[in-house]
Amino acid sequence: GRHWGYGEENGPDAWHKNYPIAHGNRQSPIDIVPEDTVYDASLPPIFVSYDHCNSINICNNGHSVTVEFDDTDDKTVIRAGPLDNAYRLKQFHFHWGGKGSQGSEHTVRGKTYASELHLVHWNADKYKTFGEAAAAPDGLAVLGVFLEIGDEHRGLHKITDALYMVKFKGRVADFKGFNPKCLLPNSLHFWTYPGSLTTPPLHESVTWIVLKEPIIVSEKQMGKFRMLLFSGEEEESRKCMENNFRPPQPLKGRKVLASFD
Ligand SMILES: NS(=O)(=O)c1ccc(C(=O)NCc2cc(F)ccc2F)cc1
Ligand SMILES: [Zn+2]
Repeated sequence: GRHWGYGEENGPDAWHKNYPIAHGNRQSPIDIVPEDTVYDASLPPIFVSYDHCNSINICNNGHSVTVEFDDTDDKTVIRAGPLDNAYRLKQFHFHWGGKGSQGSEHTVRGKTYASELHLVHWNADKYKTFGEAAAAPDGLAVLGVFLEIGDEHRGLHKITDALYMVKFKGRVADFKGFNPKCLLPNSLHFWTYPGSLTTPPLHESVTWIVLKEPIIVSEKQMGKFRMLLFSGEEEESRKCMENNFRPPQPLKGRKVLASFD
């Protein structure tokens, strides 16, 4: 249909028709080639302050499943690393594949992971609303975490057990008290580069911070994401929500910095 998605007609290769920035100079995701990254010893570690964190709801927006947060004050922020300000957590969501290990958006030397978690933050020091920040070159910071298949992840259970409530596009359900700190790996070593939203409107407003260490989740847990539907309850065509990832985009001369040697 007309609206963008991940299908044959409306997928990533067609997005440029309504969103010409798709062919811009700082598009995301990218393939990260560790040998080509630059270790920057002056890059401080990222500082994740998720302690007074409170999720509000979980939502199927027809493209992914999103957990939203109260971003009316600086309760849940990331700072430091490549960032000059504190960036407030607004939501997190996932991208994933079908069977097998495709599904992540960023890749590492061509390696894809089964899924990728995006924790979306906005620069509330400089901008009044998320929408305003999302249109500014230093407006957003997204923390990317790879998900690899292995043993089950104890923190992910709360999310996969809630997915039945938002099976259909447009469904929203209460989802309070979830702290995404439990979804972070042990190491906060990261790569960082200037990029974009990986879905329309594809705004070039994201400082990407991609963690090197994946978290491990089970195939069973990933399977629960694939029970979600792209389609609404009233639609007759029931399409499983899977392969909702954009492939890597041209680097166009950008430098990828590494926080570790
Ligand atoms: N996959 S990703 O982490 O890169 C990503 C993060 C956030 C959004 C988003 O907020 N879209 C809606 C949206 C965009 C705007 F630019 C302004 C408002 C708004 F709701 C899209 C993609
Ligand atoms: Zn995303």
